[in-house]
Parts: sequence; structure tokens; C-alpha cells
Amino acid sequence: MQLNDKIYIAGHRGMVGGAIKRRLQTLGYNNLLTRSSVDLDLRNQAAVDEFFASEQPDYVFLAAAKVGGIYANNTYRAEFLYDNLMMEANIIHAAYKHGVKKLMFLGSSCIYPKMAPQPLTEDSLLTGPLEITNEPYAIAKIAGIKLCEAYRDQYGCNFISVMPTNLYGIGDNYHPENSHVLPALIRRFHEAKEAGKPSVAVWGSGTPRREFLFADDLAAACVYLMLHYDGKELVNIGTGEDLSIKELAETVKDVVCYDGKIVFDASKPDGTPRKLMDVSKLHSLGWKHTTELKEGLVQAYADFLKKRHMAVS
Ligand SMILES: NC(=O)C1=CN([C@@H]2O[C@H](COP(=O)(O)OP(=O)(O)OC[C@H]3O[C@@H](n4cnc5c(N)ncnc54)[C@H](OP(=O)(O)O)[C@@H]3O)[C@@H](O)[C@H]2O)C=CC1
Ligand SMILES: C[C@H]1O[C@H](OP(=O)(O)OP(=O)(O)OC[C@H]2O[C@@H](n3cnc4c(=O)[nH]c(N)nc43)[C@H](O)[C@@H]2O)[C@@H](O)[C@@H](O)C1=O
Repeated sequence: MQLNDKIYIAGHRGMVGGAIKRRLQTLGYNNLLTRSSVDLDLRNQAAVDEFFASEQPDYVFLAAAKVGGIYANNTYRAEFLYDNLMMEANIIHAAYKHGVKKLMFLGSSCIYPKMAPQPLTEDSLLTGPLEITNEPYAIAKIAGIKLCEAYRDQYGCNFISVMPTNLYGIGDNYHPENSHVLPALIRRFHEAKEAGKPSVAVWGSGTPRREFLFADDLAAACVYLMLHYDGKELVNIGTGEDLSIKELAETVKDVVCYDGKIVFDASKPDGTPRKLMDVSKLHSLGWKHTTELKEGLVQAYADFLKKRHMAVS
């Protein structure tokens, strides 16, 4: 990937797309192509084809998707399947049709079977049933992986697939119901502190375990792999360390400086008991994360406060 190559970041306004854009600019890649969903609805095949025909990107980071936490995935099941299938199919086909040199598809750790041996290796894909709460999203992501593989097999396309673990950081989604656990807890502990509430409810039992990677670290991994990896096989991207939801809640409580109690709401789903990624392949390719959870949480909370202040001013 040369500095003057035209690089399309699908989903540049999102947490991951924004981090990839920052990373590319830091490295001197300034021929960047972006469109918001208002200007280009990626579910519209004709619009996507026309966009690729007129813009002719050389590289594509496919970070656009319908994304959310366990409640959103389990509530908007049709949208998570349809929107993600349409976006990925349209972009992957247009990339082939219009001669894109290389495309990176972003999947997710939820593609692996609910009870697969931990840590999750890339070859455990399709070896068992999926977690029900995010099965539509997972099926869409698996289809994206298979599309990239099939276009490589039939047309020789250099399309690679990476599987990020749970992510957080600058520009995260803090929606009270639809967000992922980490941003949800930042917001809930902050609002409880502001309101002087005696306790904060955390969904589920607190026993599931999750791995969290700072989004700017993910972006660095994505650019690194776009530059150095051309294989057909998946690459997991994570930290290789996890913690329980209870431990996460206690850490967020400390970062936000909330002094009330934590209570667990058993009426909410736990989801997958654990999804720790095996990142030995990523490490063997020469990349390792640098931002540890506590440091990333401090940066994420600062970003949350900045955006909140901007929203009310
Ligand atoms: N967040 C996480 O924990 C994880 C995320 N991932 C993957 O990383 C990628 C990015 O996730 P993340 O940044 O968190 O998600 P965000 O929700 O922050 O961003 C999603 C982006 O997709 C765009 N988008 C959604 N629907 C459409 C549409 N119909 N047409 C055009 N653009 C659309 C949005 O554009 P706009 O803002 O213009 O509307 C937005 O910029 C996704 O592929 C996701 O599956 C993988 C693992 C974990
Ligand atoms: C990245 C991955 O992320 C999603 O999977 P998930 O990791 O299960 O999603 P989550 O972050 O929403 O929840 C993790 C855990 O956290 C607990 N939990 C506690 N309190 C809150 C809470 O307030 N909000 C949420 N959302 N969860 C909470 C919750 O009960 C569960 O045990 C996939 O849908 C899919 O998007 C995907 O690929």
C-alpha cells in the first residue's frame, strides 16, 4: 500500500473506522475516501457499484456494519442479519468488479461456537452451535468471511478477514440499551455518580468473561495486516487476556470514581460464557497490543466526558 494509493474506509464515522482513519493519517496516507451512510447507504447495491465505478479505490477497509451489544443483537435480529449481509456483499462484489487491489473485512469474535475450547483458535470456526443472542450478526459475519474466501478462490482477489475481540475507545457508542458492556457501564456509573444514586445495576450474573482491545490498537493492527498479511486464513485480533464482567464493572467503578454499590440484574442475558481469542497467529505475524485495559478505560472515559460536554454546551 503506497502513500498515494486511494484508500476507502467504509464506516469512517464509527469507532473503528475513525481509528483506522487516524492511524492512516498518522502514517502519511492522505488519499482517503469516505462516505457517511446518509450519502451512501451501503445496503443499496446500485449505489455502491456506481460509487466504486466513479471513485476506483485501490484499498478498502470494510469497517461499516450494523453493530451493537447483546440487547441490540437479540432485539433487532432481522436488521443485524440483513443490513450486514447487504453491506458486505455489495462492497466485496464491487471491490472485485472494479479491481480493488486489496480489501480487509472485519468480522468479530462472536463468529466462533458458543462452547468452543478457549482460547478461541481461528480453525474453530463452524465447529459448533453459535450463541443465540447474536446468531444473526454472527451468521452475517461468517458469510462475509466466506465471500472473501470464495472471491479469492474463484477470481484471485486479495481479500483478507480479521476477527477483532470486543472493542472500546474513542467514538464508542454509549446508547443506554444498544451499546456494548464497557461503554454502557461507563455511562451508567457516570450518571449514577452525578445523580448520587446508591447503586448501579450490571446486567446478568457478572460471571461471563470478556476480552477488550482499545480501538486505536485495533486500527494499528488492521493497517499492519493490510501491509503485511495476504493469507486466506482468518487472523484473530485481541489482547489474549480476559476478565469477568464483575471485575470489569469494579474497574469502571474505580475509573469513574463512583462510590456506590454494584448489583446484578439476573433478568438480563449473560450471552457467551467466554470468548478469549488465541492471538498467537497475530503475534507470530509481528504485532502485539500496547494499550492495557485500565489505561484505555481512562482515555475512553475522558472521550465520553468531552462528547457529553459538547452535547450539552
Ligand atoms: N465495537 C466492537 O466491540 C466490535 C466491532 N467489530 C466490527 O468492527 C466494525 C466497526 O464497528 P464499530 O466501529 O464499533 O461500529 P460503529 O457502530 O461505531 O460504526 C459503524 C459504521 O458503519 C456505518 N454504517 C452502518 N450502517 C450503514 C449503512 N447502511 N450504510 C453505510 N454505512 C453504514 C456507520 O456509518 P454512519 O456513522 O455514517 O451512519 C458507522 O460509521 C464492524 O464491522 C464491527 O462488526 C468487531 C468486533 C467488536
Ligand atoms: C463484540 C461482540 O459483542 C457482542 O457480544 P457480547 O460481548 O456478549 O456483548 P456485550 O458487550 O453487550 O455484553 C457482554 C456481557 O456484558 C454483560 N453486561 C452487563 N451489563 C451490561 C450492559 O449494561 N450492557 C451490555 N450490553 N452488556 C452488559 C452482558 O450481560 C453480557 O454478559 C455481540 O453482540 C457482538 O456485537 C460482538 O461481536
